[in-house]
Amino acid sequence: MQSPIATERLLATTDHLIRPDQNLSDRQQPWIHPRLIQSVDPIKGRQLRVSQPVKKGELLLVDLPYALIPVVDHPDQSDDVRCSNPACHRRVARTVERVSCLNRCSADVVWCNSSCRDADNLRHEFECTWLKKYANSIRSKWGEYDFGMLWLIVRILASRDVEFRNTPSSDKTSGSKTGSDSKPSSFETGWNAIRSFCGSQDSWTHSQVRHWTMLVKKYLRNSQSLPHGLTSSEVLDLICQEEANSFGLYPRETGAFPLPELAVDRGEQFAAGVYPTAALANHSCSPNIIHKPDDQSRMVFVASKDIATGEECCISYFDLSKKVELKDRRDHLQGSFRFVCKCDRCVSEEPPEGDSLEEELQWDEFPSMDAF
Ligand SMILES: C[S@@+](CC[C@H](N)C(=O)[O-])C[C@H]1O[C@@H](n2cnc3c(N)ncnc32)[C@H](O)[C@@H]1O
Repeated sequence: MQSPIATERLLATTDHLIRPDQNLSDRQQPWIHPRLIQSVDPIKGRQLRVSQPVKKGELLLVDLPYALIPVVDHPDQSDDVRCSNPACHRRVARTVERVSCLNRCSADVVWCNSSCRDADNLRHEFECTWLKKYANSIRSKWGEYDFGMLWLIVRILASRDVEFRNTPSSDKTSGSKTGSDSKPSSFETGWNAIRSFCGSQDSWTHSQVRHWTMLVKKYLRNSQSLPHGLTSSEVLDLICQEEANSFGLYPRETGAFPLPELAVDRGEQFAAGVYPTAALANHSCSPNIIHKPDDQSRMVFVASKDIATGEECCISYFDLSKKVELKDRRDHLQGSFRFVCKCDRCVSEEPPEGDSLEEELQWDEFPSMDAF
């Protein structure tokens, strides 16, 4: 069985797999392994596969967040806040001379230094008034989770705004493409990738639809302080997509399997983000990829097993050491991600059909006599 230290080292020793001309430091484009491809599964939808074998330990993907928010309780006392500048997103410890917004819009918004703040001016301007107006009231009325969901949407819209300003109008529908050393055609980038995310209101209960519709109308309407030009229904769809596709960022990797004898948990969540290419990875309860953010909050995928030609590349959406039994795993995925897990491990652990029918009959109400 793999020890936790061995898995830590797996991520720490992948640098040699990157060719020198693909040096990752300060790279502002995703890096995609040339054998990583996209296809479609009839049950799970889009998926990542390999076109040829990949060895355990190989780096498969380094993806940049389209939008990222910090998730810390007391930003002014935390060492885990990330620089708001998307070109940096490094950890800014409280001992460092971090700078805040001159408008004092939110304590969660910090930059490493004034150069990072200046470089991020255009993007931050989009969210600044909104944060100042609503951050405190949303938090106190609706709680941290709802605030985080709404703020991440605002940051997605801010990135979209910057992208559109930097893209000639004829290119806006096709969006920007990845660099020449990345997969040119099969992987969407930027807003086009976000727009193609899965997720729909059908997976919500009526009360969830009512709740999020109310929040969109109250806080995310197209307005002078949030000029996005989308309808409320389009923003609601975006929230569904965000829910189905966003990543929590933790200091240690997720997805070591089989579970190490001495399982180390992945630590405290410090951010949440959306990643255009990483979001294509489906979940498996016996994944072949481990994932972890690097020091610039880019999402890094590494093969944790040898992967054969055509095999699907899956991550785990949660800490597998916390949920071992089939029912716990499926309940968690259903509750947090709104799908029934159909990974190989879950399917192989499903009770024989007769058993599940018996179980259903115990709980389902018998039809009323009036029906006969
Ligand atoms: C982050 S997206 C992954 C990419 C997605 N398949 C797509 O088409 O864009 C998560 C969604 O993929 C599907 N999915 C992922 N893992 C799955 C699994 N193990 N079993 C069934 N569906 C899965 C679910 O619909 C889920 O909401």
